[in-house]
Amino acid sequence: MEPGWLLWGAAVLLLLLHVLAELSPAVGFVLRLGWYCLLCVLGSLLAVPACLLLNGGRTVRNMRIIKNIVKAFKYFFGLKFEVKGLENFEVEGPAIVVSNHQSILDMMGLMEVLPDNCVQVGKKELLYTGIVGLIMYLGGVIFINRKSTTSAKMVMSEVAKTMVAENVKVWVYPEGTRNCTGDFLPFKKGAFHLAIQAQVPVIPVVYSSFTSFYNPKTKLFTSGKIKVEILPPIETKGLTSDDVSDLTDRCYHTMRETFFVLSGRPSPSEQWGPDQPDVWCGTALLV
Ligand SMILES: CCCCCCCC/C=C\CCCCCCCC(=O)SCCNC(=O)CCNC(=O)[C@H](O)C(C)(C)COP(=O)(O)OP(=O)(O)OC[C@H]1O[C@@H](n2cnc3c(N)ncnc32)[C@H](O)[C@@H]1OP(=O)(O)O
Ligand SMILES: CCCCCCCCCCCCCC(=O)OC[C@@H](O)COP(=O)(O)O
Repeated sequence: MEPGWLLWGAAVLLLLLHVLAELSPAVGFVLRLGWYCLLCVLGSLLAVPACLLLNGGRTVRNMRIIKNIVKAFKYFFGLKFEVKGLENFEVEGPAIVVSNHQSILDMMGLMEVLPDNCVQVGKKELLYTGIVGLIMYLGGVIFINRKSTTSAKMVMSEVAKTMVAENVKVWVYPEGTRNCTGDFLPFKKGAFHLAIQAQVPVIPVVYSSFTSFYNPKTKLFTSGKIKVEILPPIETKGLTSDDVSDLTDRCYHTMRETFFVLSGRPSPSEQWGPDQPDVWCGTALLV
């Protein structure tokens, strides 16, 4: 077939998909999310050779390459980020970054602000997403088995040692799973054990609620603005394992308050997590 016809075919297909997306929100949602996954695959196809050629293998230096590619994704979805407090990342040496986790789209928000020398903790299932898993591996993502607390704790303890030796920051989603309910889930304690074991500061990062432009339940996915705030580091020097719960509580409350301010919503009565946790995405791999 002639290239001219192929181009025409592609243009007509795109137009058709666009019309379909406009007519049905559900179709639009699936198409946009599919397009996001495709972008991740295409981005990885570009990033894998670049990482291997420039850095030779699994290293946090690859995160720079990944970050620069992913930062272009937002333009395809009409997403805008408004970032405050980037200077709070400028701490000497390693740290634990904790942030709220609403969706797989968070990966864009993550790369928008990611400091140098910072790797994330992710569920091991992500390794099985083909080339996307490979790029995460090459970027230095630490994979944990959430189904086994013992093995997850062992991996995290090892990380406490290496992050200091290798001067890297570690980004953890302390809710432990995606949560698009417009509130926080209770925080798991791994990140805070890690910070105290390594005696490094915790830097909280908060993303405003996605619910106004993204909601998998109602099949909503439009353009939108996300406010991001990097809060001042919380020191852990001198704290012991007895202080883990207090540190967890403190971060939870500060971040939750900031979340409601950034989302322009009044804070519901102070409580530990939502009344009825509604974790719509607990078991699926991606959506
Ligand atoms: C170029 C284009 C490319 C496109 C493609 C993109 C590529 C982009 C590249 C890169 C981006 C990568 C993005 C990745 C994003 C991934 C996100 C996720 O996958 S989020 C899910 C996984 N993450 C977590 O789950 C962490 C948070 N979880 C924890 O920290 C937990 O605490 C965990 C897993 C360690 C344990 O889980 P428990 O469910 O058993 O939770 P508990 O209740 O906290 O722990 C049980 C008991 O153990 C103690 N414990 C926990 N950790 C401990 C420790 N280290 N030492 C001692 N005790 C500990 C606790 O204190 C608790 O005990 P007491 O209840 O207090 O008595
Ligand atoms: C099979 C080929 C398709 C691959 C396309 C995958 C593209 C999406 C990659 C985005 C990475 C974002 C990582 C992420 O956000 O993972 C979800 C986990 O944090 C939490 O998992 P869960 O809510 O507990 O299931």
